[in-house]
Amino acid sequence: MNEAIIKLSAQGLNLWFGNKHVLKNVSVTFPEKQVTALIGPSGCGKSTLLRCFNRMHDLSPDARIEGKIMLENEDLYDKKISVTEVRKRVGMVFQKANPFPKSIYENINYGLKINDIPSKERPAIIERALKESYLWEEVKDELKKPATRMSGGQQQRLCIARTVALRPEVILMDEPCSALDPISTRKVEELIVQLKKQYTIVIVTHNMQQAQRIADQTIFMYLGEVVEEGRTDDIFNHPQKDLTKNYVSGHFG
Ligand SMILES: Nc1ncnc2c1ncn2[C@@H]1O[C@H](COP(=O)(O)OP(=O)(O)OP(=O)(O)O)[C@@H](O)[C@H]1O
Repeated sequence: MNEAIIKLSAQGLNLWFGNKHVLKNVSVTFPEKQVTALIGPSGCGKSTLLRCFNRMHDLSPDARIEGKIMLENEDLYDKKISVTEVRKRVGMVFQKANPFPKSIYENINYGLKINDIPSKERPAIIERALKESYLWEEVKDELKKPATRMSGGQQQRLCIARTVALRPEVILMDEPCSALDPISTRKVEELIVQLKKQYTIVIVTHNMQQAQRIADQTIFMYLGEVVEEGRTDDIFNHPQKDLTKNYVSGHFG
């Protein structure tokens, strides 16, 4: 990770919800075209941190943020960058698949439309996104079928297709497999490993095996602070801090 380009970073990030100090002086880096897992016990601030990276807190009136978030050398909170542009460059996949109540095709087409992609270019982009998400073979003959009739795992891969269709630079994933069975989970994990060839990925997970299977780098958080970050193998097998050791060995959390 040392030689890799740093695609995304937070520097001295603090976040409060009202009086509650939820992120405390967080400084982290995310190497380009690698998967970084955010781990830590419930409530330590993983999702809150993830959401800072595509300005999901902009609409929360009680959230106050200090510090910097840089996408390469651009400040994502600079007033000159619109939220729409940030979210195009930094896509997000949520815990529960959330397809629109429309056809499989329209689920991807919609994002292209609102981002002003010319209609003649869209069919090829939709096909590419479905191929990149390992869904094309399963759905190519039923693109008009309502997305809500797909299996949970397929719906989650459709949400990933919707995100990659816009060619983001970073993909944020908030426990994308927590509602999936083991087979669908494996498919999404394989997909994530493929996607990192093109995208920088940050994933929140409670699943320690998952972090070890797919993440190049792991960040362990506790009570709003980063305790330790490093190569996944080091965090799990040679942690520097007792707190990390106790967490990854299942003593709490
Ligand atoms: N919109 C909000 N308003 C007030 N407090 C919030 C809000 N969102 C999160 N919190 C609080 O911030 C803290 C961090 O929550 P967060 O969801 O980021 O933790 P997490 O590590 O992702 O937890 P989990 O693993 O359970 O999802 C928690 O104490 C939570 O109650």
